[in-house]
Amino acid sequence: MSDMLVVQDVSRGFGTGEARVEALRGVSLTAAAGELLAVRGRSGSGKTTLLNVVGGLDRPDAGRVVLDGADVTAMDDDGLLALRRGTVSYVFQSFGLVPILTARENVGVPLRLLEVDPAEREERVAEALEHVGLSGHVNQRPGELSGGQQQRVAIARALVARPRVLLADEPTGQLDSETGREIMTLIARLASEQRMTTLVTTHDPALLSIADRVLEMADGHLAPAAG
Ligand SMILES: Nc1ncnc2c1ncn2[C@@H]1O[C@H](COP(=O)(O)OP(=O)(O)OP(=O)(O)O)[C@@H](O)[C@H]1O
Repeated sequence: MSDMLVVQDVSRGFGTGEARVEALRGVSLTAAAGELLAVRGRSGSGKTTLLNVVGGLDRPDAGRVVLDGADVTAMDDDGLLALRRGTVSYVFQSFGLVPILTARENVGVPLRLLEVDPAEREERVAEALEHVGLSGHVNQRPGELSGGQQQRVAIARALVARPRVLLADEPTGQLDSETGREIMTLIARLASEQRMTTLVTTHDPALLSIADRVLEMADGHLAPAAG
């Protein structure tokens, strides 16, 4: 099976002189379609930087990222924009929903950007909200939903454009442990059903058992987690 995601010897640093921080130091990794990888590591070890480089939100100083056969590191800004609208989706710790839009409208945003026609859009939005168990809350705004429900909306929004790769940065960080476990289980189920390659960063040891593989980031280096 060919790899959906290939990260080859990627380095990324910030700042200059004494303030220079090497966030990624020669990181390599491959993941197959449908694989769920968890990345753990202390605060500041480089996890977010890795997700940003993989998703084309940031460019590495050296190395290569290949997603679904396309070299992300060689893309111009238009290519990266298309990548972020189609191939890759993000879920953030802070949900990132638009407060004045309802759940249905929030989930519809990626399809509006892709100029999907309204009838198909409505259908796909309803389906995505149903997948995350929120069919009864489509007209509520984020402020009227619990944290777990807001994260479900964010997951529906991330999946509605049918990405090949899902990047989730501490998706359970603002949730209690029970809700966090539900959200991780949901991500794992959807990743498997939709054969999405999924990279999740988390500090929560209880959540790591759901992943196919656990990797450990330490001081900019990535390695299989011990134990
Ligand atoms: N835009 C930036 N400018 C300067 N330094 C940065 C920037 N982004 C990240 N860094 C530094 O790079 C290192 C890695 O940061 P990163 O956010 O990737 O860590 P992390 O493992 O995701 O941490 P956390 O678990 O706290 O989110 C840190 O030392 C951080 O201060």
